[in-house]
Amino acid sequence: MNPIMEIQNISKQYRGKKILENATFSIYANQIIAIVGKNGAGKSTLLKIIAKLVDADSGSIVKHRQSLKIGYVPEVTPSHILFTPEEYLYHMGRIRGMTTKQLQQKINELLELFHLQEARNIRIVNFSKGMKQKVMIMQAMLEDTDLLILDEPLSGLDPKAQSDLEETLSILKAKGLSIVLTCHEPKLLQHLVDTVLIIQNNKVNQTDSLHKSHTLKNKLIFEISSVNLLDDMLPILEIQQQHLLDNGCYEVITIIKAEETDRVLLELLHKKTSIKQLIPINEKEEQFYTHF
Ligand SMILES: Nc1ncnc2c1ncn2[C@@H]1O[C@H](COP(=O)(O)OP(=O)(O)OP(=O)(O)O)[C@@H](O)[C@H]1O
Repeated sequence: MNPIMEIQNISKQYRGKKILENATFSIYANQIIAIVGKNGAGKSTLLKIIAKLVDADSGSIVKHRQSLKIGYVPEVTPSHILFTPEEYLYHMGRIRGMTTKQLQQKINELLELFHLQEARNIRIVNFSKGMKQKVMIMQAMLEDTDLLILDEPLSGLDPKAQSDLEETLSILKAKGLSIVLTCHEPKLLQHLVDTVLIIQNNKVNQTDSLHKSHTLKNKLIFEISSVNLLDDMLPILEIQQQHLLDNGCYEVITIIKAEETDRVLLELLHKKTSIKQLIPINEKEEQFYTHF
């Protein structure tokens, strides 16, 4: 996997107060990174340093592509924009030196990508919060952006708008963009992100690898005549619960590694168990919840 940017030993203080200490991580192509942490942990500060809006006190940021284009969307969405999205994006593009021709094509592409064609002539002031958030992301993507930096993109959105935006972000990732975002409620991101960085005590720690296949597990629920029959399988079964049913059998809830699943199922069938449910779970989700 190719890093597009490396953040190396970034430290930052505000008025003598340590905010970030030796933050080091890489951003890869096609990767969505979530930065999580308590209020005031330094999430926005780290985003602004990556976006080059704030200077770090020490450390460096290495871009692996000379022409790497970064789009930044701040946490606060302006709410009283009297322009339509088309007018707003046109003006924002002109300020950045884009030509009318470039903008016409790009704005059409973006309106389609974000499913806002029908709202193209409606004033932004009348949009829902989710639609306004989309317009802010669109303006960050006017130039062919490689890396999108989003500060709390899901905050204040209702569940429908959140899942709509999550879907759009997955499409952007599929189109090749990398996204770094912050989030207060990591649960919201469980289906979206590849990597979670947690800021705790000024340190940035990675809690998940990019190799998802190693983190997958399954929850398996089955019925067996006697739990003693499972003795030889205990090294590969993580038994969470077992209880006696009215029919004299035991219902057992276990967690197993994805790569062991076929072997476990085969052995259980030989022991005449009745398989009730096999549910894929992702360790990444468990990691999210244990930190908050
Ligand atoms: N320009 C600034 N000058 C002085 N202190 C600042 C400045 N910007 C941020 N801080 C302080 O740095 C700390 C980290 O702020 P930051 O906004 O990065 O945290 P955060 O994790 O994004 O918080 P939240 O989740 O509440 O948005 C806070 O104590 C904040 O008050």
